Amino acid sequence: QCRIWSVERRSGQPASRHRALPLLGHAHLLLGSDADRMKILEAVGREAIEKGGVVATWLGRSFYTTLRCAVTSDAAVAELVLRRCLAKTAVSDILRHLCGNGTVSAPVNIWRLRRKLITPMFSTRHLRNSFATFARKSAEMSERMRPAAGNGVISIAKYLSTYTLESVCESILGESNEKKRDEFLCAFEEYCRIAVLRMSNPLLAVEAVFKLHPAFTTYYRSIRIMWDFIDEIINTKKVLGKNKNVSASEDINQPKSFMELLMCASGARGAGASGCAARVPSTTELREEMLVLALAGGDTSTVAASFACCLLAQQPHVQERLYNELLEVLGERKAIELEDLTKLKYMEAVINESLRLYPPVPSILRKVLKDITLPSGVKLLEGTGVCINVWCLHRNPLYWGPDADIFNPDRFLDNVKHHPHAFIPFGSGPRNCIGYRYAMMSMKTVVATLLRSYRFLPPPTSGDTNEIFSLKFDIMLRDLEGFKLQLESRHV
Ligand code: HEM
Repeated sequence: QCRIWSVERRSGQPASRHRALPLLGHAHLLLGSDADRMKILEAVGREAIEKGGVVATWLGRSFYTTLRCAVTSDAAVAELVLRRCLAKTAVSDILRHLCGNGTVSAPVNIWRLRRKLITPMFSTRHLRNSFATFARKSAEMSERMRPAAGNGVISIAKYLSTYTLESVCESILGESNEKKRDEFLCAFEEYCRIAVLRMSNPLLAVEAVFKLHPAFTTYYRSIRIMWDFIDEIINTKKVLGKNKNVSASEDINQPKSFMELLMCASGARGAGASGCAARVPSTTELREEMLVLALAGGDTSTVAASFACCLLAQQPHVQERLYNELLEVLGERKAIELEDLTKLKYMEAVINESLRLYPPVPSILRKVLKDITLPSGVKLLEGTGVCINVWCLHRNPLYWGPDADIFNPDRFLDNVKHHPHAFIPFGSGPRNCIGYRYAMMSMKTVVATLLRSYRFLPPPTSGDTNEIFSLKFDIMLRDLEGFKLQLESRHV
């Protein structure tokens, strides 16, 4: 214990008042249910606000080292850490079983190359192609939802998850074979379920212990299914690429999935003209990056759009104002066009406010590789993990005022300047979310398409709680109740 306290004295970080157990430290607090984990995230984040921005915790120790973790809800600290600390913590090692050295989990030296490789895929020109997929898939989903309108409570997340994953499969992987896709999606869900178990339980992170767990075989089987699925697409596209003799100018206008864009760097189709990365990615690199994008891009957007729809159901005046904006921009049209998206200013504010109050990634973890002294004099020592508590940062009254917990999209319309790092749902700095424009486009398109045809209503009140959501935190923030609402057709 002495060593731990001396580290705290050296770093100047106040220790968390939450109980630390011998050897385990504060790690035992993470072992409860997903709902308990959310409560702890909030409690420690609020404690950090009270204690000046940073609070010290530790998550176990061995003979040699103590796993220190500084928790912060401060915008200036977040800015510094996200700019200076690009390494991930041991938690992302679990992701490496699936994604290997893919962008999201790679060590810093490999990450730089990988980030460069996938950056061109998120150019404005390529995002236009993705928009076509979003518009078509959201219109299809809206039609599929028709029988649910006026028929009681539904889980909006179930529909949105199909929309998001179908869009990801088509625009990112370029695969529209429904049967194969469903198998991939089942394996994907299995993997996520077990990965969360492993991330939240330090014992299960140890391979030798996990081998004894009943989920061991399913875990590796689902990884295998996903790898085979992606490898088959890669091989098919490689063969097609060799057989196709298209000119570069024809190629430019053809919508391509991200997978094809990455592959066309192989030279078969004029890399320069199509704007692809100049380096030839190997099959392993291709597979890893495709899995990263499916993993990082699927669930996050589903969760974010689900929170936004449920908040609209709870706030009829916001919903009607948004609907009126849609009528103003779209007129008689029901289908959304790309040019509409920039005109939907209130839509942007609603989605931002929803992301502020309910950030799908409520904490960002980084590791300090070289001591950092904060302006307050507090030190982040080499080897310390840093948990940027996005949940509490987004609700910190210092930046958002005394009504920080209230849903008010006008905050993002007023010309009031907020600290640029007080709102970071997509992270920030060199390792921020590469897909944020893709995600915003996807969410705006689907919310606009649904709202054009339906009115969202809250579920009949259950219990006496004032809370809209029962929150849980697994790998992401979610509603325990499954994002329930009711739909009513708009007869227009
Ligand atoms: C609402 C939806 C989304 C949210 C809230 C979100 C949030 C985030 C956050 C907070 C990070 C940074 C993590 C860190 O700093 O350690 C991140 C990273 C990342 N995101 Fe997203 N994301 C979303 C959608 C997407 C989409 C649609 C894609 C791709 C199609 C994507 C791809 C990535 C990738 C590849 C990274 C890793 C970047 C790197 O390490 O360089 N995300 N995301």
